[in-house]
Amino acid sequence: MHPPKHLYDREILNDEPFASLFYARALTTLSRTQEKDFTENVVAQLKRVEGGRAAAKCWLEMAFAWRNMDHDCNLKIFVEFLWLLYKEEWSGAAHKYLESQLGSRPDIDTIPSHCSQQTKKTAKSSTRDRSIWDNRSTQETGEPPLKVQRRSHPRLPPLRISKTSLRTVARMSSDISGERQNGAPADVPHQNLAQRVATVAESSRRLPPGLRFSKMKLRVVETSLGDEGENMVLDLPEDCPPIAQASKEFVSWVARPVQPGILSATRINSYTYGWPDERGGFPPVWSTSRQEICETVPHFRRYQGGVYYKDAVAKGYLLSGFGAARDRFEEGGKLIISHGGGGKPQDRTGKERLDAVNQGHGDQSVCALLQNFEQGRPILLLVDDNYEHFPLKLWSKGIYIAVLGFYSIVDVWAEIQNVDGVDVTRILFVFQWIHEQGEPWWITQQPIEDSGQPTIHFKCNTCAAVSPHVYFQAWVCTNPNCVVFGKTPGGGKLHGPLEYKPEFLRLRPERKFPNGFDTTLVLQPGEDAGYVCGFHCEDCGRISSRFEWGKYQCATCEFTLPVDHEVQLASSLRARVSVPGDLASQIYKLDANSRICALPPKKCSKGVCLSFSLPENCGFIHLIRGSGVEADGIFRLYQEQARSGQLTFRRWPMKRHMTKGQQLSNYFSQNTGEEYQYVAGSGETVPFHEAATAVIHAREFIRDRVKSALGKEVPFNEVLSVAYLKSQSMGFHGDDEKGLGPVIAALSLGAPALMYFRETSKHSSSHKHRKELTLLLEHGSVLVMEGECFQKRYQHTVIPFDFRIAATARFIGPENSQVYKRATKARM
Ligand SMILES: O=C(O)CCC(=O)C(=O)O
Repeated sequence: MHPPKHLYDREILNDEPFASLFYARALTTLSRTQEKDFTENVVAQLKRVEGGRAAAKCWLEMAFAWRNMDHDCNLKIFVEFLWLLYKEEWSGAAHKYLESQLGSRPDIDTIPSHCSQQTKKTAKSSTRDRSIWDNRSTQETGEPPLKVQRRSHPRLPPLRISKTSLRTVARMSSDISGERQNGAPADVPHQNLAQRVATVAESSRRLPPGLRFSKMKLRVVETSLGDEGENMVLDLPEDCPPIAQASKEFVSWVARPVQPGILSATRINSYTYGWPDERGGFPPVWSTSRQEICETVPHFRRYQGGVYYKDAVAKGYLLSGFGAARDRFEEGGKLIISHGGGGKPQDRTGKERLDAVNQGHGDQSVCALLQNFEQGRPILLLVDDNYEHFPLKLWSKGIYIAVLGFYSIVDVWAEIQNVDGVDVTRILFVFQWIHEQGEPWWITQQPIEDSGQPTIHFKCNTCAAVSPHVYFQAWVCTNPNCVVFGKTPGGGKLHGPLEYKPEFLRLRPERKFPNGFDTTLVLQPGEDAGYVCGFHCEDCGRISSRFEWGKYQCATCEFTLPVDHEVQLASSLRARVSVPGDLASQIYKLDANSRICALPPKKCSKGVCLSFSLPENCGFIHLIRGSGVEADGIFRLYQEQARSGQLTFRRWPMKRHMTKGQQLSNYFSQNTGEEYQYVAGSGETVPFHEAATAVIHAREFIRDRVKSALGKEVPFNEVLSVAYLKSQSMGFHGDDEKGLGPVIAALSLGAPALMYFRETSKHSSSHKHRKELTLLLEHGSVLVMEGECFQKRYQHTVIPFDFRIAATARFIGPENSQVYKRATKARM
């Protein structure tokens, strides 16, 4: 999105907040009043239009960030900036735009001094980022980005916001800002704030906790308003210790009024951030989809949700949107506070967020994180492009998820937070960077400073639990099960917006990896080879899903690595997997409430057939078991032809899935005969006369077994061959595409697999998701599903124990036959 091209045609401004801006300007010019009145005029006008409150707040921020408005070009940039903020969808983009515009100007020094040095650097050099921004605008609107045009505007009086008007603006800002309203204007004392901070800073005895370097004379050089409060930039004298020199001329502090008469002043981040110099400026490990990460990063294999845990221990944690109010990214990201997943769960469709819920010991991800805390087990942190606290814009490089590194959980506490008007208990975790990894890749410069003071913990007199001293206001018990939870030792409740105690946001003593901890970031081809379907490119850091059977390929720099699959024998595969005892002997298991009935086994010329009848004459399931010797040759042929490329197994994009970015099918497949519109698309279907002989033999084998067991010839005209590597599977689905014949039969080759059947929720609301029948599919067995309404009513899933190939044969009737459709079309 970017402002309309006709932004400067005054007629269109009537229904935009800019109309108010120009109107206020005109009023001010006419009345020749002071800038304070001008500010008030603008705010009053902006507040009158829809969305104007937000715009007014933005305007105030902007007014402070950039005080001189006496330049037409400046005004244009400002108006565009305001437009982007007003639209509210891309506040990050708006700031980026502002930086790039300022950076392109020769008078770069007009960047407000509270913008970091890094920002200036980026603004000066970031032509690449600018073009990304420009392209983005073009893509989103279809219009070319707006070029700077000099139009003749009535000359404005210069806008100068002096420190004396700060108070007025602070009051107006607190009126506008919903968060800080609380019925009354924020507790900004009605005297010169700048003066006040300087006084506080100069006197060590009256210094609030957290304000260091107190003995030095500090001078306030700049004051501005931000979302967090009033930002004070304090000038340090030349003879001050190394920190001031290291961070050039100044150190920034955030001073917040906590109660009337008390200011809390904390150092704001003096780290600088940037993309690494290596790998073409990309992070060490990143991806454009969640699947790529889950397939390759062993510490994060969760397709949904933010916490990946296994055996009740958390292994990976994704920082994403929907943060909680007290989430923080401190000490350059070496100390991160996050709310431990949960909070606002998604509904089953993944589209809507349900009401906020209490987090507690019933929440498995919270329990797992607590285990990590108690056992001192590190956890891998990842960040996605939605996480607002991360200082770099991942999307600007097309990154969806980047791996940060390993952290240790150093503190945990519970507190009540108000989420959408509902009070909920949130469990918050403090993650600290493990220093043995070196410096985080996103920090380009860090302050030289003394190490942080340890957080002080106290024991609660009532419950004896130890709680950290989290809040600036007072220590409270943070055990949600204690009767004085959230209260001070005297039983008092904390009022007003809670502030962190500054020490709490400091790094604790350095953390190390425990002995024997597995620090593998990405699996390499060859390690755990059955599973690795993603490939980490060391040249650019990107993880790409492997989609071809024969090679890994980096989707960014196209580096390729061949994969050589050795031919495997079914007998060796069978020998190395352990099938649960009851299934190994009985082959099937019926749920106690299942309405599927097992029929007496029948001998046929090729083996034994186990049959099951489905309720209400819906159909039958047959499992034809044979010796498997005949199937050995087909299994070998499949592997050899896939290796030589005669048969092109690959993974196809899924038509429906719930994760962001493209998602490929879990397994590799190849379709022969008629086109089959299954869940992962039909891909490059090969006609039977061009098919690999493995497929031809598989179809013959299936026809033969079906005829011997069911006594009928089925004219199968399609075979879907699927190859599953270790840990791959096919999820629940029904083969319910239109025009499929009533008999579907699948040959199993290689490692055994479990097949489950369940009724669709449409047909069984009470037994939803219950697995009614479990079958063991062995090498050489043929599974037949028979019945007109079978697939609409029942779903199946297949979970192999190890490397396995299945060939499923169907009859695709004229209603769904592409050959038939093409022929009919040609006739018309
Ligand atoms: O892997 C199998 O045995 C069956 C595959 C399947 O369910 C299908 O192709 O629809």
